[in-house]
Amino acid sequence: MRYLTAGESHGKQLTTIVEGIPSLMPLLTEDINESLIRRQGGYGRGRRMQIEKDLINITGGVRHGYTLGSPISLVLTNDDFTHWRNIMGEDPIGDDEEVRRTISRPRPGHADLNGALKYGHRDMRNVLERSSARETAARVAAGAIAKKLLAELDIKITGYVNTIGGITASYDETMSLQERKDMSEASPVRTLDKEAEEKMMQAIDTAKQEGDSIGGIVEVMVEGMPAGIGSYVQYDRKIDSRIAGSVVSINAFKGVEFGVGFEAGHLNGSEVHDEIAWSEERGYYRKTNRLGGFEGGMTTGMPLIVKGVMKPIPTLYKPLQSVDIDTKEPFKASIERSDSCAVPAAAVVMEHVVAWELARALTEQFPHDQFPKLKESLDQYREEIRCF
Ligand SMILES: Cc1cc2nc3c(=O)[nH]c(=O)nc-3n(C[C@H](O)[C@H](O)[C@H](O)COP(=O)(O)O)c2cc1C
Ligand SMILES: C=C(O[C@@H]1CC(C(=O)O)=C[C@@H](OP(=O)(O)O)[C@H]1O)C(=O)O
Repeated sequence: MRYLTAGESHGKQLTTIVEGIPSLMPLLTEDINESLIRRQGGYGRGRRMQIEKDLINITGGVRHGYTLGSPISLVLTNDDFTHWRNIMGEDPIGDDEEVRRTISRPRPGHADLNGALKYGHRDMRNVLERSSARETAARVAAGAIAKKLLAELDIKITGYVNTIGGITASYDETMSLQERKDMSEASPVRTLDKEAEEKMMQAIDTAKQEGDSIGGIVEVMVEGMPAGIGSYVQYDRKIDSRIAGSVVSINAFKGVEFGVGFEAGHLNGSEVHDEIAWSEERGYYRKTNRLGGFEGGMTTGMPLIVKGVMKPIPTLYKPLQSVDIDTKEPFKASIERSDSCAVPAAAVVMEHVVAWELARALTEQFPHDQFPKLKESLDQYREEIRCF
């Protein structure tokens, strides 16, 4: 399975082409739209999200509610394009003052300066248009197909907020995935702790009032992945490594943890490793799940617990010092609009990029052109490992 996305933040549309989804898998437009609508929500977003209404147009690869096995093409229009038609125009640049105005002031923490240096763009709009997290909408669309594949295989996944601006939710670790999903969906900041929710919203308000931004930590939980998915035999087949790469590829994500994560550096082996047990009903299982469901680049069959950290949004109303690339003079720019916190939206993005990696690993391990055959093979494998 692979996918590519194309499109600029204020251009006409985002396009995603997804390849490798087996044929005969049920897939409806609503399956993708549900994910896109969730990604748009969450406390702390800026005015752009009031303009966009992300709804997918499936333009290839699906017929009468089933995948064909051919590439799936997805189109998402940018409603904001109507306001940017001239600036984003395809025609050669004319005399219009507004269209000719370039962006020469790079924001610390964004891709502006590095992208300008790399691609030789003296107008940094040519960088920010593609480096924008608008692209995560296209990735969520691809991830929604992966999520559908997982759901059809009885694998459930959900993402929620653990921390915003230094406020960490406390919740019962034994909560089921369904409980976490229901609670986080009912929360404006997608968290599992009502008390923390209030404080997180206050922290977002304060950051916004001060012209600042805040980041946080999101967590993704997966139930139903069988043991032994991924592999230890080659570095690029290790499933934890693939997940780590895809999480850090989300705009503004700077780190990943599995289970106890970095805390493992402070604990003894006996406090980290999960003892192995077996029962007729469950097959092999771990008495605890401190490693978050990963050992040796493979799943253990326990729930997967992955955390990702998002840095604060770089575009600040209270801007940091930078240098104008035309005049080489220092400046402190003012901006038009930005999110002050996108952590709740990013929880949805992370859920979808993790779903993608899991679906990819499953389709590699059970390679079938037809989805019902993949499902049959996986069910057989589940039975085999239970009795092994
Ligand atoms: C859902 C989401 C929304 C974001 N919104 C903004 C935003 O409004 N303004 C901004 O400057 N950065 C925003 N970002 C972060 C930037 O896209 C990101 O920091 C930038 O692409 C530079 O990449 P890096 O932070 O990974 O180095 C957002 C990120 C995500 C995941
Ligand atoms: C458009 C989205 O996020 C955008 C990500 C983003 C950035 O710099 O990453 C900047 C903002 O865009 P604009 O400058 O148009 O307000 C966000 O709104 C989206 O999530 O769909």
